[in-house]
Amino acid sequence: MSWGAYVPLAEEMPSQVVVVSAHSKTVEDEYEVESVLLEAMVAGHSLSLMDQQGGVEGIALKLRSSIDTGIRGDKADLQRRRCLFGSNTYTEKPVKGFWSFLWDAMHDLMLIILAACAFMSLAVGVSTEGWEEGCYDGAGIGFSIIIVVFVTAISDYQQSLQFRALDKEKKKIYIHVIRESQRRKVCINDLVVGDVVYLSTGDQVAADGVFISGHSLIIDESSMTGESEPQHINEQKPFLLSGTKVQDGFGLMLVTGVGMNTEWGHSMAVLGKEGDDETPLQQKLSRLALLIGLPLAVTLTLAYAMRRMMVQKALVRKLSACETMGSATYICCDKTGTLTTNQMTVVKSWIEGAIWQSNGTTPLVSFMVKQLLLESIFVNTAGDVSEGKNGELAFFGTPTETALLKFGVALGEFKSTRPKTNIIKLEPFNSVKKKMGVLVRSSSGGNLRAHWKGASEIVLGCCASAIDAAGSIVPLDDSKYSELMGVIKRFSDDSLRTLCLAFKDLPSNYVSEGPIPDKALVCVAIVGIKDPIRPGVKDAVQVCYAAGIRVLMLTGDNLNTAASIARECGILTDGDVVEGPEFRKLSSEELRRRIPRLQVMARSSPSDKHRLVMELQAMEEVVAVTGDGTNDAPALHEADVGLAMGIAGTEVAKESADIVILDDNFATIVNVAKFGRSVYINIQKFVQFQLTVNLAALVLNFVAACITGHAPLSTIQLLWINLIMDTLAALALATEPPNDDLMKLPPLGRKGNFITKYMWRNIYAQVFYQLTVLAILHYRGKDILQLKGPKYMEVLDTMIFNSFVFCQVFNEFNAREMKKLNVFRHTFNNWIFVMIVGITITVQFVLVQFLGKIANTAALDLQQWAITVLIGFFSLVVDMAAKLINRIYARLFDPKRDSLIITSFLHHIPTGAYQQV
Ligand SMILES: Nc1ncnc2c1ncn2[C@@H]1O[C@H](COP(=O)(O)OP(=O)(O)OP(=O)(O)O)[C@@H](O)[C@H]1O
Ligand SMILES: [Ca+2]
Repeated sequence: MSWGAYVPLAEEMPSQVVVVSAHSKTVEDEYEVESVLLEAMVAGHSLSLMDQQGGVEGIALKLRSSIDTGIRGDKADLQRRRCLFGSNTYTEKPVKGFWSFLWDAMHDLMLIILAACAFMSLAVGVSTEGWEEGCYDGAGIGFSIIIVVFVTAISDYQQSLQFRALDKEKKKIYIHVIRESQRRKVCINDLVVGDVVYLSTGDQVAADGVFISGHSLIIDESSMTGESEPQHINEQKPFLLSGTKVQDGFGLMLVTGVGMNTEWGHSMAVLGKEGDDETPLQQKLSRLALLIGLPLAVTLTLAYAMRRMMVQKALVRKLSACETMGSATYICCDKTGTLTTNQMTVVKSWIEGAIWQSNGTTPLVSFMVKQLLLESIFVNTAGDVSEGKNGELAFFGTPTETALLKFGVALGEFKSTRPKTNIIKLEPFNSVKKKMGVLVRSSSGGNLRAHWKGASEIVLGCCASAIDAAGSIVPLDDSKYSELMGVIKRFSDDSLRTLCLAFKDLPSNYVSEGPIPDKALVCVAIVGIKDPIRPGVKDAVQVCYAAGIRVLMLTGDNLNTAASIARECGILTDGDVVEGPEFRKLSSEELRRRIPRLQVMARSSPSDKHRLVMELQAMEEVVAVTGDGTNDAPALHEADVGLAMGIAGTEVAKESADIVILDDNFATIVNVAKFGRSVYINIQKFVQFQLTVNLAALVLNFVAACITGHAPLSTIQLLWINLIMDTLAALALATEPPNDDLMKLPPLGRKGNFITKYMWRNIYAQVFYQLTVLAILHYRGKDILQLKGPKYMEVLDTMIFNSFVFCQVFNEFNAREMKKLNVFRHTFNNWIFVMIVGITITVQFVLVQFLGKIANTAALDLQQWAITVLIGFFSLVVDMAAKLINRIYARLFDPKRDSLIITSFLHHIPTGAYQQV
């Protein structure tokens, strides 16, 4: 029944449910059922309530919708529905303001201890020296605390804003609805009560509703009810809950509840879900209070990488995935949609013994075969064609389906085909069976007929005959069979995805019980579908190989098609190709023996993909998996890093993934690996810098205090160096952008040490240099520098302090490159780094020259400044020398030596072991 034709009848109205909107009281604008009642019906799974309302059709009418044509869907209509039944949005938790982050940052144990120190030194200072002179130490410490608290709070606050932005992005999910007889794509937030929604495999059920029609619709309710057994939804069990997922099949649903009026909305209100995810590296390091700035550095680095990755079209759902991706040794990649564009077109076909190419000509086929094909294409499909107001056609469904539909439209009249046939049973496509079938009765009262389509060699294997050049059905004997297998091979060698279409007429006394018959079919056509390779894929694959990351193609497609595309992408070189059925027979040992040579797995099922990932992990590999379909979800979930496609990907795939690739491009995945590596390396850079500062300061003060009873660096100076300079350095080094060289190194895998021998070499060289120079200054400085006057001690200590700080400033440059000599490369690509070095130098200048009382310094003259800066500058030379000596030594003696330097101090932090939180 169409919208316009609907006139509410008074008798139809049940007495207890009349809702009249406050501002529109005309009969026409009324809905005849209350949302409370609909809610109770769905929540209680009450079939009796549903019957009272006249079943799904009755409810649709009362909601001024129709199960055939949907709602009217104009602005006013949508507005009214939202006004009465609510909109499909959820109340969000109130934003945590900056002040609460500030409050949280103050609860750091270390800072509380410092605050106590500040208070005590203030008390002691003031009581012994009076306010004027005695407040500086305490005030200095207090000031340092304030700076650290602010930096921490700002960084946490910014990160929370970023998570909000991500959350918003995550919620941009689109689905198909029928409005005004047209199929339309809308955002799930725009759904209203009364909408008729399409559901297909992998979709999220975005509102509460009731089943209208569909086939083999199976829903995974585990996220809502905790029920792990998938639920079959049909006329007898018609209730669908928001927040659940379509596991298989497809159907139509009438929306009865949206947003906060759904079951999901209620539980959201109770839980107020929040994504608080600390990465394993963070967890490990935060326990390690040795280095104060370290947790901050990790947060900053990850947050920065996350923001930059977003710009490059990768949405990071789990922070830990950044780090892990940096150590990936394998990328298991599905073909369709990742390596290829997923824009499919039928370019070749075999019909009635002839091969047709799509160079403008449509296959000329006999009337009978054409009718058969049209019925097969337009009825045996999960897709749809609809005609817009101006006669333009819109195609819906998976790319494979739409390619076939377009082929069908080119072949002949489509509008008359569908209404004439009556679908009795339908078996939707899935990746395990790799075929789809329907059982139909034509409206002309004919017999039953089964149509099948699917993976060509599988469907052909079910055929007993085929239609020959004369248009007659001939038995599929050995020679005919090998002729058709030859056609499939020819198509797939051209990288085409092949499908076989077949049918079977059933005897007039056939009773439709049990599954749709799929034996002794008649092969009608074989089609070859082109799916062009994405530009840039080949280069990206090469980058992976250069970076020591192996790329495996796991696809549901035919062996030849897969091999041919893999060759074009540069994935298949001289390695092996295996087919799902053969793979399943291999034992674990056999498989592990074969894996190192494996490059392509064809005709794989979801469980094959999953098993391969598990075997790789058992071999200590760090595995990244990419995928778009529901069939990829198990593997995505199992992987160390799961990457789902943002455009072609189903909601189920995205939910199982750690990172969503918004542009579906393989090249973006490689970029993610690059960022992952830079995250890891940036943290290493910071650790190298910080260990140097800490070791040098500690030893300097300790040794000097033991020997002379006088520590050259005062508390405030130590705080400035250890707390503030460190925090700033964390920011400077965390924001180092990745460079292409990162992808020329082998991956870290599971085994790498966090602090490498190169880092220790650099640290030792610097600490040695700094201690030597500062010790000389401390003991012999007075004579060497010919310091005189009553204040010479203060001046000397200030010079030591200033030299020390400048050593760190130059060492911040050293930290940028662990092995290369040129530490200034690309410095100006990172303006934050430059700015922070600038700030550090300025603050140091002000401290020394003007804030002597707080910093316990004496102003230096120009010459003294020059000497101290020069001492700092020499750090660069020392770093270079250490790197050079190392190179010469390595070349002269042992190119493979690797255990000379102590490898772990902070415990080993095995990189790949950071599984998802
Ligand atoms: N709608 C469909 N109906 C019938 N058969 C189909 C349909 N879509 C795909 N096929 C067949 O199933 C095979 C692909 O199966 P599957 O879904 O496992 O792979 P995929 O996810 O599309 O590919 P990849 O794993 O490379 O991303 C195709 O080769 C094709 O022959
Ligand atoms: Ca896929």
